[in-house]
Amino acid sequence: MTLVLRDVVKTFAGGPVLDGVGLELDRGDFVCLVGASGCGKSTLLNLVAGLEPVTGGTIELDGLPVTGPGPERGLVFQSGALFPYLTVAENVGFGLRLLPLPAAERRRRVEWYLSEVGLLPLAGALPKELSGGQRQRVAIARALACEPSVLLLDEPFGALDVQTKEDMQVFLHQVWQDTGATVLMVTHDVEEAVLLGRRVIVLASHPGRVAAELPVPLPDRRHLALKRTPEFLALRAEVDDLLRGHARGRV
Ligand SMILES: Nc1ncnc2c1ncn2[C@@H]1O[C@H](COP(=O)(O)OP(=O)(O)OP(=O)(O)O)[C@@H](O)[C@H]1O
Repeated sequence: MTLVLRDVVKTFAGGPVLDGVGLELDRGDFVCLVGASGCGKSTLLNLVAGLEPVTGGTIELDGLPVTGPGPERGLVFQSGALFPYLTVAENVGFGLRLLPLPAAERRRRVEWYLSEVGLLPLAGALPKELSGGQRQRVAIARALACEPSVLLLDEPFGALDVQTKEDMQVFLHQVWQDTGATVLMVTHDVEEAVLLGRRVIVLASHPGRVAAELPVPLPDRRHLALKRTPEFLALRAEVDDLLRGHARGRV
């Protein structure tokens, strides 16, 4: 599934937030969006998710305009936003209730995605019994269970400690390879963006627009040791410089 944004504009009462954003994701792509706080990253993701209408321009999935949320787009927020009174398995199965699937297929998917995220033994637990990383795994499994062709992630690991975050980065990379989903991920973390993205998009602020797009020519199988390689460090520095340059008004 290809996702194409053309000249996207979003204006709130306070003024324009995004102005003329263009972006194209091919099937199986992994694109990370970085940018200063308030530049409109989450707004852009919400537009793609169909939670907000665009003010101008178009967003198309396989040539069809996005006019609202749909099961082909799975969304994961920083907080995970699990239903506290539902078990892990019920949380994962929640979105499936809206799909015309036989009960046996629903059960199969809940089991399959819980095992993909390594949480089958905790199927009957409540969210409060889980660690932060486990909760994010459930949120990702819940999004994956609908088998979306596009996974939209808004700072999914932003609230986790460094160690858990690294585990989750490796995990997400594996899920991406296993499922072939197209991923659009918002992150504050430049290291994370370079480690996971095939491309990193730098958004400029006031109003938000694409300031730069960097391909990440690292091997497709990413692992944490890559972070210490000269290629990785150079890419990371390049994105840092773009962000800093922008903050000084040079981009
Ligand atoms: N529903 C809304 N109504 C009015 N203004 C909004 C709304 N949503 C976002 N904004 C404004 O749009 C701007 C961009 O917000 P957004 O959350 O998209 O930025 P961001 O880049 O994701 O920020 P951060 O990195 O801090 O999460 C902000 O000034 C915010 O106040």
